[in-house]
Amino acid sequence: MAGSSKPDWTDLHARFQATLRSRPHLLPPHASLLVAVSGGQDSLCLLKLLLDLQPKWGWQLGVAHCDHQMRSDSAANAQQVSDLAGHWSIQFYQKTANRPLQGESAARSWRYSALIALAEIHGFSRVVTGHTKSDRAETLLHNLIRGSGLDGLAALSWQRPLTETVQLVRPMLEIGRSQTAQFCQQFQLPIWEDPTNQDTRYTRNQIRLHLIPALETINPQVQTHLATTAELLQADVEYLESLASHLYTQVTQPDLPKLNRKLLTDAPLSLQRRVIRQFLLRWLPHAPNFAQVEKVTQLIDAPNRSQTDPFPGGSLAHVQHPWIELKL
Ligand SMILES: Nc1ncnc2c1ncn2[C@@H]1O[C@H](COP(=O)(O)OP(=O)(O)OP(=O)(O)O)[C@@H](O)[C@H]1O
Repeated sequence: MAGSSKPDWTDLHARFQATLRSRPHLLPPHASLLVAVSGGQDSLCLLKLLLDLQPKWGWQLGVAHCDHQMRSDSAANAQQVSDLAGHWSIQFYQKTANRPLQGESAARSWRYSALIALAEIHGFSRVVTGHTKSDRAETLLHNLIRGSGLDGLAALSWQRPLTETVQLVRPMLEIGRSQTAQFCQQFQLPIWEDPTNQDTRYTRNQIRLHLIPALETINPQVQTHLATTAELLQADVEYLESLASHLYTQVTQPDLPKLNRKLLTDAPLSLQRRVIRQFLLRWLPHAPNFAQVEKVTQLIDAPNRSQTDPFPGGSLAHVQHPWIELKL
């Protein structure tokens, strides 16, 4: 409307606000938000949405960019994000890896520790990422293919603690990638195209470029359905984990690497596995895999003095009835 200062909200602004209102713990008014911006379409869309809504919600905003030093254009990419933050008068923070990181997984774990460090140093209570409904659908499929079980299918939660004081928040899980692309085009946002996104040597890219389009020929709504499935499973996983945590406290003794199998024997297999997993996570130096959890679960009904093969690092579990003990 000419002469009016009222913002001209698009559908996406309205939709994003509807999400925030229905999930009031995500980004409450006046929260301090460190927005993780890669320079790609999703995080640029996120940043613009937050900037436009900032006067109304009173957030304190900062932008964080992590340069993994993995691509020849990474410094230019970082510079473009820095320029945009400057243009919008938002405080910009950057972390640069000391040397090029090897592989996606190393890059991700370095990035999260960099984001945590920035949030803690500069007093932000939330790190906000641009994960979308499309990422959620792809993560579910990726984990399904890897065989990671129910917990992996409950892909990408809305919020999870990174430390005692910093939360990771993903407020765009109801927005699809085609919508963020359209939004960036509408507002002429300078998207940095990551050339590795087209590289089909990465499973993730194969899923995005080949598998999802193939599934969409069967059902055009597949991304939404997969994301909804992840959402439903999330609640189921939370419920099962809370039951397992309660049982865990009943069958273990604080600070002793043993659990009472007599108290586990009548529990449903699903809870037995979860308790054993929590137990191994507590005591082993590395997260246990499915086979290792299964081996210990089988000890619940095994003859006295049965034992597992050694785990990496040399420890093993054995039965000293009524206990399953870890020899560390
Ligand atoms: N280099 C970066 N600097 C800052 N934030 C980033 C960077 N790369 C990714 N992010 C943040 O993470 C979000 C997800 O990015 P992407 O899907 O590429 O990562 P991913 O490795 O699959 O992440 P995750 O393991 O968290 O799913 C982006 O929308 C952005 O908010």
